[in-house]
Amino acid sequence: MSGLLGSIEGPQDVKRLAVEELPQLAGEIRDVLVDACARFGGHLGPNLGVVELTIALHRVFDSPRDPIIWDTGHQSYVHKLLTGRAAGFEALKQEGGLSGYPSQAESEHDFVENSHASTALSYADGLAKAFKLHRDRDASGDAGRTAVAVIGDGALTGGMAWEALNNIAAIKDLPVVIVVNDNGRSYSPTIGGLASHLSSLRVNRRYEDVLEYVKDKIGNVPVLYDALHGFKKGVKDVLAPQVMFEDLGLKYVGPIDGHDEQAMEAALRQARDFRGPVIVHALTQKGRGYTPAENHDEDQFHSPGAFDRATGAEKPKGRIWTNVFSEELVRLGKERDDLVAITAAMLHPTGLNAFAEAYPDRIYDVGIAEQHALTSAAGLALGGLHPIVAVYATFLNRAFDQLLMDVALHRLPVTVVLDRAGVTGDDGASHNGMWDLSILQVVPGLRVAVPRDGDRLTELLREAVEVTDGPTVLRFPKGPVAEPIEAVGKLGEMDLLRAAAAEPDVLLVGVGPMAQVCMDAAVLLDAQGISATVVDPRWVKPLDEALVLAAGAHKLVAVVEDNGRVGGVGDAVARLLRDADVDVPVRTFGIPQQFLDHAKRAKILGRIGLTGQDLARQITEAVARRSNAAEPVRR
Ligand SMILES: Cc1ncc(C[n+]2csc(CCOP(=O)(O)OP(=O)(O)O)c2C)c(N)n1
Ligand SMILES: CC(=O)[C@@H](O)[C@H](O)COP(=O)(O)O
Ligand SMILES: [Mg+2]
Repeated sequence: MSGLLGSIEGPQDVKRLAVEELPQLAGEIRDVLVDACARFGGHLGPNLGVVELTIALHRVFDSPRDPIIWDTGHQSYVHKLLTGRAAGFEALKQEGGLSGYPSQAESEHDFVENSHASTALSYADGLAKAFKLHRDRDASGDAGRTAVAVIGDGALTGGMAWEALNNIAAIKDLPVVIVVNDNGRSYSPTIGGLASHLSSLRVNRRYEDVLEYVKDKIGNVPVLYDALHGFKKGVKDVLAPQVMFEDLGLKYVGPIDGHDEQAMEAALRQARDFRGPVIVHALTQKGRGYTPAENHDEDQFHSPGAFDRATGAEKPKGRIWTNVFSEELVRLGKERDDLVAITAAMLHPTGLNAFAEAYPDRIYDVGIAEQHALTSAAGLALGGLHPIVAVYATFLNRAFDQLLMDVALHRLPVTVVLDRAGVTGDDGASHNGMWDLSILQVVPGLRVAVPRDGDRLTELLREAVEVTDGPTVLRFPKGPVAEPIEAVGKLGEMDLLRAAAAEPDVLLVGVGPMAQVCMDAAVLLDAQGISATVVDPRWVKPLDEALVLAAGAHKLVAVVEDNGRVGGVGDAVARLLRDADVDVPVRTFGIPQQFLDHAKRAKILGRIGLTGQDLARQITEAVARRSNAAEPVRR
């Protein structure tokens, strides 16, 4: 790496630069960001927006003594460049390369690897309480460490952030600095009363009383009244955030131009030296410095795939699962005016944008607030509607209790659509949708469907919205939609995809897109003289009782799912057969219950054995073990 960036091994080198050199450093950083994201895809927009802010942070604070916590972590590329990892951008988000999120294994400067939003302030609260305890016990008078959290305006719409603020504001000498990176957007413009009034939220009652008093005195002299109203609006716009946060007991500094590095440094120094909880409100621009990102009308290059650097044109993704869901929901919306939809700040990525365009009064963007989304959906259902809540599978974890106790307990007709289910890959461990089929097993009255291809997604979505006595869940993976596999018959309500030869050996239960893996394995097993039946349950909860009969006619059952193995569909099948006293061994194939390092989805599926070849090999070995065990011991 040449230029100033090439001389930076860590924050001490950033501090040593002269102020006049900083614009050049910022320019070099933007070049690396655009190049790396053009090659590999990545969170270009968010990172272009925090270049000056991150430089200022590392010149004012002393990372890692003063930990910097990046909420969601997708905007930590600049932080990585300034902490000695510039070379890593040659393999950004690639297997074995630099993670797209903070990584403790990569650097002592990285603390939080979880990409789930709205957590940074809680980490900062805990860290600051620890620093305060050490500081208060230390007689040396050392000012101690400061916890720094950087949170976006989108992440600030998450409830956890306000739980943390409520706690942080209660301790006047808590050594914490919160930088609100306000670019006015999540993917799309950040919504909600809070977000839209972040720059003019609530005005102090006393101020309103004074205005009322003055208005009474001047009566209805129009020109004076208009002037007063203009004055009120102007003051409200400037004072409101300060009033809001200071009403909470937090010192407020801002709003600051987040692209004016020296102004940011001054504000951060003021905050650091305050020695108590401080909010620094930085106004930034997502995609700053790369015209195609700045002008991008959908999400300002929030997380593009690889693109042409010169034009910003993304490489075509082809038809993905999300497209099938998006189109079918629009058709359903025309047939059913009781269908409404909810997004948690991800209108486009979940495909709800088409429904929103078609039915603008039937879409609700609740911000990054999945818990609220589920319970608000319960309210909509109690109000006689049928809500569709579309979230990424991994983010459902956050709203499990709401699904269980606010929706299922009341047997409400809510349909949850989980996109990015299964291995997502290059967004790292916290983005894989590998827990939903396990945690959903324990929800009474909830039904779960897993389509194997686009046609089944259409069918199952239609069946789901017809259910009126409880919640339904549909889940499908990231990326290109699977080629259709037509059934050759039925086993109960399940689709029979392949009938075994007369003497069937193995029953392969393919969950969703894993049906193709089973079909591939069945062909390879034939060559080993092992005949396999392949069935797609379609609805995996509750399981179809026909599975009991089918299993009893085979020597081995193998269940294959793109979910964690523990407590998934495979375990549910084993329990079903055990309860029915069907003595046929069940092998479960899925994602190992581990946090998986980032890599492309296909690479990870290959690494964990979810391929036809691996499945065939493992089943052949299992059949061989059983036949050896059954052979009489030769004397
Ligand atoms: C709990 C949760 N829900 C949804 C997401 C998906 N997501 C990733 S970044 C993002 C927008 C974040 O907006 P903001 O905090 O303003 O950061 P910016 O990208 O604007 O810098 C969302 C919704 C997430 N990471 N976590
Ligand atoms: C950080 C975050 O949660 C999202 O931006 C996510 O990285 C996007 O994932 P997709 O690219 O699969 O939409
Ligand atoms: Mg934002």
